[in-house]
Amino acid sequence: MRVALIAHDKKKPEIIDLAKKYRDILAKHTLYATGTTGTLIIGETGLSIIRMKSGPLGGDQQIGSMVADNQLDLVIFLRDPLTAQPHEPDVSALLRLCDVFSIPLATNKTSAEIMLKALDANQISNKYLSSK
Ligand SMILES: O=C(CO)COP(=O)(O)O
Repeated sequence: MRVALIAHDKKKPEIIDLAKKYRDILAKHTLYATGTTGTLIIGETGLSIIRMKSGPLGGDQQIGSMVADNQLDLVIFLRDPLTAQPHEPDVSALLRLCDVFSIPLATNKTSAEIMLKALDANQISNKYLSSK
């Protein structure tokens, strides 16, 4: 499966904890991330991750483009709901595209843990996409 990992700055400690806790599961999949998130996770876990641009510099849009092109199966995006983001339109566009294409999307650590367990149990598929 192809998994995208993204976190806003105040959520980066959470995504690092998540990546450490679920490292063995994540290592079985193809991982993508926005720039800074990817760099931090690679540094902390040694996971192999394909890095896009940093979120505010177009990374969210690159991930959104992958969603639209059926190149992702799961998006974990730990959003900071309490801090205004300069690239809020990009954030909204990515979330919207996940809904347009029925891509599983976790926006907080609890839902992310459920998704990663489902991923490990082979319960995530792109059947919705393939039927379009
Ligand atoms: O801003 C982001 C998501 O909107 C994340 O980008 P970085 O991983 O580059 O910090």
